[in-house]
Amino acid sequence: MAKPISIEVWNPSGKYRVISTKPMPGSRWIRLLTDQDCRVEICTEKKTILSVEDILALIGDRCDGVIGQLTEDWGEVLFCALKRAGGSAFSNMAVGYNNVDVGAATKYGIAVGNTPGVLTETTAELAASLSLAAARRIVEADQFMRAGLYDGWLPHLFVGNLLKGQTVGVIGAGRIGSAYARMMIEGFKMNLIYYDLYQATRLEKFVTAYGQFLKANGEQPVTWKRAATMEDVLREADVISLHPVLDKTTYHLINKDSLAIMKKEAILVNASRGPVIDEAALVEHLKVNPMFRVGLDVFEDEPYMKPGLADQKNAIVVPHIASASKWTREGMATLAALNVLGKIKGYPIWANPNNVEPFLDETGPAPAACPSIVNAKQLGLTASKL
Ligand SMILES: NC(=O)c1ccc[n+]([C@@H]2O[C@H](COP(=O)([O-])OP(=O)(O)OC[C@H]3O[C@@H](n4cnc5c(N)ncnc54)[C@H](O)[C@@H]3O)[C@@H](O)[C@H]2O)c1
Ligand SMILES: O=C(O)[C@H](O)CO
Repeated sequence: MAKPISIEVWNPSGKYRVISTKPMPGSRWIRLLTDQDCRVEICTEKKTILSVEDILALIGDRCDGVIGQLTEDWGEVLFCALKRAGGSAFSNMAVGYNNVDVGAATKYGIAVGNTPGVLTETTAELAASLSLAAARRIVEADQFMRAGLYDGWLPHLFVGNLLKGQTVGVIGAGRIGSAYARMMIEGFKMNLIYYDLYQATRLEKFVTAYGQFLKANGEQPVTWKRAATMEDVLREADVISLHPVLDKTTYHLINKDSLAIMKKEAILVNASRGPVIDEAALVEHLKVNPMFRVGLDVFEDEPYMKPGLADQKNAIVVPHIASASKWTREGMATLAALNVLGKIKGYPIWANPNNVEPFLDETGPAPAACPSIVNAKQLGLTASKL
């Protein structure tokens, strides 16, 4: 018999049964659900990553909607079980949804929500932090101090890269990639080269205007270039940050061959998804190119790192914390809960998932809409006129 799963229950007499596979930050998301007649069950199991069997046990015989996490495998088995239990809504508490088989959800008529926008700046700030930490060798220097090795200033001690006037390369100039680019350009006066399937018009206009501002103030203007190929970015940029979605076009986008065309002293940052980089090839590259540095928030086989990565001084590694600011994580929980609530209540789909601010305003009621449903079109769900 399956082991019982520990849960915390809010509003036990609520009409709609909504499950969250993890406790989530803040309490507004719980209030938004319980105020609308939902019984909220939060899984409090100590295990970090729930298995499909664990989630099946949580769904049980009756469940209207589930808020899940990017570590879970949301495929045919779970969507079939959710449908059988009378459910119609699922939301990842994440913008990325490569852990979700959207086709399977659609087949069972289940809406799939995600949480765009609220994590854009927070994630970009972490990518910028990794870029700076790598450029100025901050983690190595910190370890050196703590080891008691500092015995006085030296001309060669932890010499790194000056960012000003260098070129920042962005692969995937969507919401987060563009926010990161703006930070590096405005903050450090770097020039931009980017590669995306689509033109990042707003970003281009920003760099042009900022360049004109600098020129008018007697400074060297910053410039931008949209690269025809990703390889052009890899060849030209001094700092490269990866921000595409993970799909079959971006799996191992950075591999042995692409690493080989990057500058020997380049900095590579990844706060998108681990499998965008062939991590074993990266470890080999780091070993033979000591001045090449990486800042990684995500890993190919999370929570594990490929053998040898942790031994590399030229790698900075953090545990998938790019969206980890209080405001963002509470906002992600709110958006995920409202996606599920909105579908259960039959609300329309918010017309602009890039502008989710009205859902995050704690002073007023949340709009009666689902903030972001990725398979809305396939399910024929109507858009909000709000
Ligand atoms: N590390 C974290 O904690 C964290 C936090 C938030 C988001 N993410 C990841 O970042 C991703 C991007 O988020 P976003 O909100 O900026 O999404 P977005 O959709 O706004 O941007 C993704 C961009 O990637 C581009 N793209 C797609 N395929 C490409 C390809 N083959 N080559 C180049 N560009 C390509 C798209 O055109 C789009 O502009 C998410 O899907 C998620 O996986 C990670
Ligand atoms: O996709 C996402 O949202 C992140 O990986 C977690 O914030």
